[in-house]
Amino acid sequence: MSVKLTLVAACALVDADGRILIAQRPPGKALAGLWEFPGGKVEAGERPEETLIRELHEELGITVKQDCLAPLTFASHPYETFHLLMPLYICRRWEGIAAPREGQVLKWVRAQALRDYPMPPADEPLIPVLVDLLR
Ligand SMILES: Nc1nc2c([nH]c(=O)n2[C@H]2C[C@H](O)[C@@H](COP(=O)(O)OP(=O)(O)OP(=O)(O)O)O2)c(=O)[nH]1
Ligand SMILES: [Mg+2]
Repeated sequence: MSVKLTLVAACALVDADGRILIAQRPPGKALAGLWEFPGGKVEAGERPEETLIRELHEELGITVKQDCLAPLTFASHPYETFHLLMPLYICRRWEGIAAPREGQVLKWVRAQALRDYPMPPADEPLIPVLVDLLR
């Protein structure tokens, strides 16, 4: 037996009011319709921070500096076909205005309200961490 480990870097962008950005996965993608933290798969040769800087620019059009990415927690979740290992960073400073660049719907929500948005099962344990941090 062997497990396929997939490394995904994700980010909780937190605005001045303490709200968090979530994005709805577009139709056609795996887990379509669920709300997620922006981010994506770490590609060969990339550091996770580089992945996030790249993904946040591709998906949202914002510019993030490595110094503004702080490790917060991580998800470890067995999906059917792979095991997801997903470090979650937090970022409170960036340049530009986050806008949907890949057909996703964006929403800024309070940590307590994350429960109202269905997220992938891997994300469930991350919510209390954000609630504690931003209460
Ligand atoms: N970005 C992100 N991915 C998540 C979260 N929770 C979760 O289970 N995932 C899973 C869904 C996918 O299997 C994987 C990330 O894949 P993705 O489709 O976003 O990857 P990507 O941005 O590199 O996009 P693609 O080029 O592969 O289409 O991690 C989350 O909160 N954010
Ligand atoms: Mg992505």
